[in-house]
Amino acid sequence: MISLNALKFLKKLVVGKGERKVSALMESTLKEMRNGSHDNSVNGKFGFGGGVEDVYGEDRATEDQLVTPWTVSIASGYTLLRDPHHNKGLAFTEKERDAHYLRGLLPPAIVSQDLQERKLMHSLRQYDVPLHKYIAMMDLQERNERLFYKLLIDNVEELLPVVYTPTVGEACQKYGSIYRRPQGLYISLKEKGKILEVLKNWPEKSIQVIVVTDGERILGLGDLGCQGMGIPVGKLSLYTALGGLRPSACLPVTIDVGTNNEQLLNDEFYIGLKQRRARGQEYTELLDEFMNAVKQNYGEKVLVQFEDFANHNAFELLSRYSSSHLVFNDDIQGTASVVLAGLISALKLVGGSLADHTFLFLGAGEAGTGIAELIALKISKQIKSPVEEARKKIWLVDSKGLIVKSRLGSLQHFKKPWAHEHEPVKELVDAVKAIKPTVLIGSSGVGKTFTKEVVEAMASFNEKPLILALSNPTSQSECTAEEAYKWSKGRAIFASGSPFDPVNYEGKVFVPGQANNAYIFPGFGLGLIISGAIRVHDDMLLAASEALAAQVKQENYDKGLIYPPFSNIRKISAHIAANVAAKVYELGLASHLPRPKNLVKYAESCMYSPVYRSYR
Ligand SMILES: O=C([O-])CC(=O)C(=O)O
Ligand SMILES: [Mg+2]
Repeated sequence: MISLNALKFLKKLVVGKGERKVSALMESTLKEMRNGSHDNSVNGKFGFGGGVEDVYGEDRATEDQLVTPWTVSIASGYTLLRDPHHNKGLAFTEKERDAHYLRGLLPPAIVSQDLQERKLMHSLRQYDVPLHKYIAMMDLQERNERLFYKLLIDNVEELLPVVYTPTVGEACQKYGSIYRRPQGLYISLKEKGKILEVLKNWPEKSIQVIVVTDGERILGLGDLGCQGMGIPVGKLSLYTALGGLRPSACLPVTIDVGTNNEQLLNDEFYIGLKQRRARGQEYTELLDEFMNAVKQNYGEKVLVQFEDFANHNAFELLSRYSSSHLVFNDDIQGTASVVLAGLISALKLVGGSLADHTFLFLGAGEAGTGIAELIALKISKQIKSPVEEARKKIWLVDSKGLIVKSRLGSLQHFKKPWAHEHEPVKELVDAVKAIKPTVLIGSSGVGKTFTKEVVEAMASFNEKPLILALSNPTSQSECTAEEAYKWSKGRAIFASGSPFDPVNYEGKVFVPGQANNAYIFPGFGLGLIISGAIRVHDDMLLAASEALAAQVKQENYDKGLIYPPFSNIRKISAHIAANVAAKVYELGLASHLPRPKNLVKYAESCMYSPVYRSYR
């Protein structure tokens, strides 16, 4: 059997410098490899590996790629500088400049990746407007992918708010105006009947994670239609930076079935279909075709993460595909897992067990009911009683008031389990006074709803009220960190979905935590992928929560934090991945056998590194 290196050498000989078709000789060799012992892990373990590569190799020239229906282009010279996957800018060495026809195309200076990083961080810090920083980062991603990830990984606390929440929200609102190049696949109603072909147009073939949205509920900003693309792009950047998945294994997808956002429909710069949203059968058929095409094209181990769908579709899609595909809804399950981790960790500060607490939610959509359900599952396991019993400690308020038995007839199905016996209560503040929760969680997507009166009420019967303002972006946060500390006279334990700066209250500095699913999904996905999971199970979410909570250190608690800092996120993700993978193996849902002994070490060894490679 011919080795892969020999094959790459052959390919160089055959294909040469230009843009040519892959030869029949190579086709047959590849066929032989596919039928023989070759395991498709071209770059080592599941394609994560590292080392010295020739410019044609790395994680692009997989055998799959060589049999695409279109021409394989090989980068060299000017094309190499224009290829973001391989471009190193001024970091190309003298030898590389000679070997790859770069002489004269670059100024003479040769700089290290570290110096490039310092220069870029310096120029990013000159921008005052967050959206300008976002655009600069997107430009970098389009120009030099490894440098983009190096910046993001090394400066995660500074750059997360730039490429992700909250700035990504504004980017989506203005996506039509700032659109430069496609960063993911757009699948609209026009592609109905052709989705498999559309998937084949994407240049990367070994996809491991897809993040898909239909743009109907982008953060707490509502229906942004096709411009929701910023969300899958941002989430997948985090999959790589925080969870260590290869960028080429990540596919952002936006399903465009129209938008009901009048402003966008009347906006000449809008990039999506100018029609109202398709519903019912037309919608279902498109999603069905997409999910089937995904399985057909990438196999059953590709993870599909649903993101920012409106409630009605989010629950429906998750239940429809969870028994046939590897699917995960970040807003229902990822948010639930991160909040549960925060609660487990907060017990060290507030005392008692989960079952000793009373929970009140404002918001009974995907996030609210998802979190409530996972808390109930955890409590039911702890007190060894049915989940129905555990639910009694959890109360939800929606736009019509407290969810109570007398409303059962008119409630959507996902709210029904939370209808407890109680007289009707309309306002949140009255619900707080009546239920006397120890934990208040905001997940309604509506900002400024935790008023002074609400926070004061929480502080009147709790020594340390636990207040989580989860809605995103910052404009939709139920209250600010400063308000929570001020109105509770410095007693609240506070975390929020979007980041807030530390607050100085009467001489003491309080550091708010960020209860954002970004802590969970990258490590969770990594755990599924390294174990070759074929289905997601709720126990895996619990495993992720426990792993995250275990990463909070005394020095974090001392500052009032219930989450570890993001600066350690890669290590945290490895622990989450290991705990999730362990559960996948335990449940018999793993397809990568045998189980590695040390799963943390294994997860770490699988992670993508953004350090430049040497090109022969
Ligand atoms: O994107 C985020 O920051 C968290 C999230 O999933 C959402 O708010 O929908
Ligand atoms: Mg989301």
